[in-house]
Amino acid sequence: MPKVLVSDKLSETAVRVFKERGVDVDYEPTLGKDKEKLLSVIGDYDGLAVRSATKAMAPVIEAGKKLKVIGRAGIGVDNIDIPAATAAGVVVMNTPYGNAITTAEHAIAMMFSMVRLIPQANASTHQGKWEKSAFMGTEVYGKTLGVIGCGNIGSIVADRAVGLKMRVVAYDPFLTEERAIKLGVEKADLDTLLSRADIVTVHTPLTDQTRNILSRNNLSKLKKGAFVINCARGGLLDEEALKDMLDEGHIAGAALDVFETEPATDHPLFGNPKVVATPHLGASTKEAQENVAIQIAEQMADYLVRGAVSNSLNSPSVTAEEAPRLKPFIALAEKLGAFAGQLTRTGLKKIEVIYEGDISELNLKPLTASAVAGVLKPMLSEVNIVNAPVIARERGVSIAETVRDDADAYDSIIRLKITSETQTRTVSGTLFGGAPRIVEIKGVDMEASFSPHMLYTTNEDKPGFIGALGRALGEAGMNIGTFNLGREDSGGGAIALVAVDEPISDDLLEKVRALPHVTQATALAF
Ligand SMILES: NC(=O)C1=CN([C@@H]2O[C@H](COP(=O)(O)OP(=O)(O)OC[C@H]3O[C@@H](n4cnc5c(N)ncnc54)[C@H](O)[C@@H]3O)[C@@H](O)[C@H]2O)C=CC1
Ligand SMILES: O=C(O)C(=O)COP(=O)(O)O
Repeated sequence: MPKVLVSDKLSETAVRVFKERGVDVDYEPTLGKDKEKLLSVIGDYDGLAVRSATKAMAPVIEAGKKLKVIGRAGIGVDNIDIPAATAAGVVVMNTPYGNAITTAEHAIAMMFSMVRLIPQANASTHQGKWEKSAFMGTEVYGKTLGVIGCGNIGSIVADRAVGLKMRVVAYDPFLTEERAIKLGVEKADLDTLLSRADIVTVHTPLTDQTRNILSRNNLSKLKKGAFVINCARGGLLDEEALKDMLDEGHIAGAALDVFETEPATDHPLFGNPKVVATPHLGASTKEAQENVAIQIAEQMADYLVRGAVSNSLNSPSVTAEEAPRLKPFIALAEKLGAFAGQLTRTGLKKIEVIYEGDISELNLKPLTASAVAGVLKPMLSEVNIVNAPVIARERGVSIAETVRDDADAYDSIIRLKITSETQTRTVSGTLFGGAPRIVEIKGVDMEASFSPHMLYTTNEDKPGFIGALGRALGEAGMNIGTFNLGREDSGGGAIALVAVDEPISDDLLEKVRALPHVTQATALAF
């Protein structure tokens, strides 16, 4: 049974969902904060479920020798090293919608708290002071809200702001004009947004492109007296510049849910009467936490138990319905790849996967990735469906996918065409009774199933070869399971694919190579 570690404070409903779906689970909601402990235990787990407190960076991924999936019960994945996970073949998934409404509501709550000074007034009133004139606020009606990043959360914030009769200007390179019109927002470039906004709210992910998007320079482009909200990520905003501009009075107030360093227990902005702060509470409602915990547990269990992939940031999607249909084809693609990979000795240049017949209706991305993984596996140790396309690309191997509707004699065929520095090789296969079967090698028809140990030979089609090969195997005490032959023309090139019961020794291979008419002999393992 696969085993998952929950290392952050997810709703405990996740534990029930994992168990119901056949996954063993250790619930250790504070373990993720202890880096050393996490490193020492992660090797036991197939999956790691986190929120934002656990830093699933390269050392953790490297120590997770059995790790297959990291699940983020939430949206932001800046606490997960996705390139390192991809390189290690670990699927990374998140729950892109589960806490979006809650986070947008927090941004709106922060906006009102900030412009009406509610936390400050609350503290003062609880102290028995009645400072009615100390807390003069600002009305949002008719004001302009600048939304930087108008994706799931930004769109919900915009929608709520439109409901409050605010004008909304949005900057997002991926926001289409149609979507902007539908949302009732005006699309603008960043400079225009900054010059027009009374209140700016940022909702982009933290990436190399967005880091410091609210830089000192950009903050200085705001109108005097503007307000700033950050409920997305620390690091999007220059905190030092914000402090200076609050002190100078250029910025009237700020509402911050997130900080460059978290947990933030000591910060130059703490105690500033113009700042409203919360400890990364954007996603913290009962509803959102139930949503994301259930969803991530379902997704991770579906992957670990059934091979379904959803909401992955580094692997092609496979629905739970597709997974069982794809499974035998994934095995076929990988075995064909393994066959070709074991025969490719010189620089690999291109892998082309051709799908013919009914199979072309299926989700082909995972099949192509499996074929590529199969090809690369004999050359590299840790390669799988997740990292294979990236590894191939890094090594300058191009990947092509071709689809043809008709498939000659078979309902579905996968043809693999491998181009190396010296030659192009093809191998094709189909499913027979659900099991992978080779039907063509180098243009020669063949009928062979895969076995753990196989001998592949090419030879000139001359009398006596089959007997000589059988004798050589017999003399080595090698039991033959199946013996499959194919040839181009009588007397031309021929192929033998022999399933044997044990691994083929180098010694035996040399003997086979020395037989008359043999042009090549290779031991294959599947
Ligand atoms: N405070 C909290 O507790 C929470 C914070 N978040 C943060 O909110 C972020 C956004 O979440 P979603 O809206 O769900 O993500 P999303 O992916 O739906 O939207 C992000 C938007 O930002 C845009 N974007 C990317 N680069 C940009 C750039 N350079 N300039 C302008 N726009 C850019 C994208 O085109 C996209 O539309 C998350 O990545 C996460 O960091 C999310 C949930 C809770
Ligand atoms: O989903 C996100 O991106 C969040 O920032 C929420 O973080 P949390 O799960 O509350 O640690």
